[in-house]
Amino acid sequence: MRALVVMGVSGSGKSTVAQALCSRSGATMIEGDQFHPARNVQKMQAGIPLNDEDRQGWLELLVKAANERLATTQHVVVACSALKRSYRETLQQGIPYIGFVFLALSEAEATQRVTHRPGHFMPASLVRSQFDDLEPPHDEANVLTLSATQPVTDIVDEVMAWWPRTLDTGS
Ligand SMILES: Nc1ncnc2c1ncn2[C@@H]1O[C@H](COP(=O)(O)OP(=O)(O)OP(=O)(O)O)[C@@H](O)[C@H]1O
Ligand SMILES: O=C(O)[C@H](O)[C@@H](O)[C@H](O)[C@H](O)CO
Repeated sequence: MRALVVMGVSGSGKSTVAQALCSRSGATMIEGDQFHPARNVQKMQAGIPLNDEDRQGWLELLVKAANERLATTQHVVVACSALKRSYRETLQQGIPYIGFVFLALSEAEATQRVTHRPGHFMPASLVRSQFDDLEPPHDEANVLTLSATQPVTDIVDEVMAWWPRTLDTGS
């Protein structure tokens, strides 16, 4: 599979794990946070959760960015919350040969991390709403679910052991 989406709630470690995966695999990183329109960031900063409409345009930008990168690079890793099944379907329909790594952790753990993370626009008060929106990807194809509280190197080891990167089948 040529594209891997590292997904989960805020604080689950998407950016950290996606970066480490790119270092290990040579894949190109796409940081979902950087594709939010300014109004989405302003909303989150103001403590207002994004809704489906806010996220739709953002997901379309991510699809476009992933396809642009895949024209010149073999593999991409996208850090994107992809909380709902419909969001994952949008990504799946737009990006060929895609898989998902779901970083699972409790609300208390996510809140703890977001509270102590410096210099980020996401307030800890929004973590609850992230869990309200989260539809864990049970029974969906091409998903690896991992505990987000393991050391990052262990997470990357597990992803690398699972990730089929075959070129000819695109799987
Ligand atoms: N496996 C881990 N063990 C311990 N701390 C971690 C781990 N993964 C990430 N962290 C820490 O948790 C915090 C959140 O990580 P990160 O910013 O990567 O999460 P995120 O899912 O990308 O969040 P957001 O969606 O809000 O951008 C950071 O301070 C990071 O250093
Ligand atoms: O779908 C969402 O609600 C957003 O993508 C959030 O998850 C934030 O972007 C991220 O968590 C903050 O960095």
